[in-house]
Amino acid sequence: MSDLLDVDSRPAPESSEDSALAEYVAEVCRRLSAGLLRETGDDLRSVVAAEVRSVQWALEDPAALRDRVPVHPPRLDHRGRVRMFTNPVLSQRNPLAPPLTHVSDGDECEFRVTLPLQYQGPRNMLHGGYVGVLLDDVLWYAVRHASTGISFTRELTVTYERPVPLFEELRIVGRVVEAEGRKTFAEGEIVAGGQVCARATGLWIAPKPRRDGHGSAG
Ligand SMILES: CCCCC/C=C\C/C=C\C/C=C\C/C=C\CCCC(=O)SCCNC(=O)CCNC(=O)[C@H](O)C(C)(C)COP(=O)(O)OP(=O)(O)OC[C@H]1O[C@@H](n2cnc3c(N)ncnc32)[C@H](O)[C@@H]1OP(=O)(O)O
Repeated sequence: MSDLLDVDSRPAPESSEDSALAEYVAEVCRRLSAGLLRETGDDLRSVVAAEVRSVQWALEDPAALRDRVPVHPPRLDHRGRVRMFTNPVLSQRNPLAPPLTHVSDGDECEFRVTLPLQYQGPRNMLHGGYVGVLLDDVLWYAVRHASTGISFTRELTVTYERPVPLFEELRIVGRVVEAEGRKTFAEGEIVAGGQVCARATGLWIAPKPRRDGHGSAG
């Protein structure tokens, strides 16, 4: 969906099968994480054994993942090095990432996700720090889409209006409010069941241009 990910069009020195394997193992790690928090005793042992078998199966039979197309195949940077998409919110091969579906870019940027147990703070509710992570990421994408360079989060204010639920689909939305020189102001919200649960406003600043005329990030 996002052309932010298309950092280079040259072929990556990793086969499509390798990328698919990495994304598959990340998926197994996520299931394992949920299992570790959910199960005890014999059920825990069964979950661990089943997921270990899943990884063994994929390693022993290269054809096993034949039908999987990697969501984020690796890209190369301008020096020809692999540029891995590691984002802890969106990356398919980072087990820390849920990962979210990137629904739209443009005037409004939107992610969707249903979060499992490993993101729990209070019972059945999303941890407040992760509420901030989601909003930071979606607002950053809105800012990135509206500007030519890379900006960094300088300020983020989160208002927790009601608990953000686990186990149901969330809409995470961000938009730019105002741009002024190196500064871009953005706002957004997390919506569950049609209700706004949390809002954020923030400021993103593009680093000062370096003396050689290039920005210091991106
Ligand atoms: C994160 C980008 C990585 C690169 C990505 C590359 C490729 C993209 C591909 C995939 C990307 C995938 C994922 C990325 C997704 C999400 C990332 C989420 C975003 C983050 O997670 S990012 C990490 C956390 N973030 C930081 O780690 C920043 C640490 N920080 C700094 O690095 C500096 O802080 C900096 C550089 C931000 C600014 O430094 P600076 O020295 O240039 O700033 P300075 O003080 O000069 O202020 C400039 C003007 O802003 C005014 N100003 C200041 N504060 C204000 C306020 N509160 N209200 C109103 N105005 C204010 C001043 O008054 C002045 O205004 P004026 O110019 O008019 O005088």
